Amino acid sequence: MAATASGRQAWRQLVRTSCRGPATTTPSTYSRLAFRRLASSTTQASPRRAATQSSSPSPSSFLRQQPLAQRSSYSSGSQGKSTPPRNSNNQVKFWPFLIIIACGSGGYMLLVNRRIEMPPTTTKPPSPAFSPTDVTVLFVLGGPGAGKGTQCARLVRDYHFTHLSAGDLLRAEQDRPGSQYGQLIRDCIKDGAIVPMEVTVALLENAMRETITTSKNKKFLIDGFPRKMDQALKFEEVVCPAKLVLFYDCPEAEMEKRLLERGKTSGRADDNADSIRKRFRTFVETSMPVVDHYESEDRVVKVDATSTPDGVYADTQTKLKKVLGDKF
Ligand SMILES: Nc1ncnc2c1ncn2[C@@H]1O[C@H](COP(=O)(O)OP(=O)(O)O)[C@@H](O)[C@H]1O
Ligand SMILES: O=c1ccn([C@@H]2O[C@H](COP(=O)(O)OP(=O)(O)O)[C@@H](O)[C@H]2O)c(=O)[nH]1
Repeated sequence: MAATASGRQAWRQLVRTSCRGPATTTPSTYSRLAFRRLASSTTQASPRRAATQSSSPSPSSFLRQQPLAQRSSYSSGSQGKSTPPRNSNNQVKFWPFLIIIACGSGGYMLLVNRRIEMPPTTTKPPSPAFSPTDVTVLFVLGGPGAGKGTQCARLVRDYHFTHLSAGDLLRAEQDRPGSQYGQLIRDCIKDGAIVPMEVTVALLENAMRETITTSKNKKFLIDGFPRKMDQALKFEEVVCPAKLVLFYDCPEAEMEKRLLERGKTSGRADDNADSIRKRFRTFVETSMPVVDHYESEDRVVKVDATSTPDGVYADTQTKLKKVLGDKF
């Protein structure tokens, strides 16, 4: 019997020490230490103060002090023969944790099951603002100075397109008083970088909407756009799928010559040798993949841009008629 009792006691002590404190601090040594500290305290805290402190603990200190009180009462009860109270809380204290774990697991399973039962949420992709059966969009691409603007002017004259140059729209936004994108656009243009697509796509959509409302014209040449894959995908997803891409192919040396010439009168911040070099790099690295993408979808009409403006235009007309018919 004695052996069983001391075994139980050893087990409880093991549980207590492993959960709450260093193994060397047994209940009796702990209370002895506490007593010595109290007795030899240089600050001479009055017993009354000590009592007050221990009688009104904070919630956390209450939790910390409770075992100490128990330990003290174990040892003081029978001079070293520490007999824990029969109604020990040590066993009971595990129950709240078990209940919490059980409730938590049950709730989790409930949620998982409900989720499985729920129908999958289908998010429909947004439909474009304009239908391609109603509105015609031709993207006009080519390196800087390839002659996109020059050819667009002729197509507008002969085929009643509305010409929307992404670069012109960005420059207008940059100069608009109060624009929050002014500085961003200015920096991008000077560095030959691409302005974040949200800005350009919004400017284009607004311009298209305004044109359709005011002039009822629904044929658009979108010049110098898309210059990056994200722009291409976004525009076709939310604004309007393009009918085709008109691509003006021109060697860098020719484009550089044209841009430096244009720079003499254009007043553009990017028609200078430094910006031109950066624009060429952006074109090769970022914009050509867009042309390749549309080429893989067989949507590109490629025109050699090295001859005279009229020569290039004649070629443009011939090729467009082949794809779109005589009255495109
Ligand atoms: N086929 C061409 N031959 C010679 N110069 C051209 C030709 N097409 C355009 N240009 C000139 O080259 C410059 C760039 O043309 P532009 O149409 O503004 O190019 P982009 O719009 O592609 O930047 C302009 O000064 C323009 O007059
Ligand atoms: O979709 C576009 C079109 C233009 N740009 C910026 O505008 C500049 C000028 O473009 P634009 O088409 O006017 O000139 P290009 O380089 O074709 O002569 C580019 O270098 C870019 O910095 C841009 O960020 N996104």
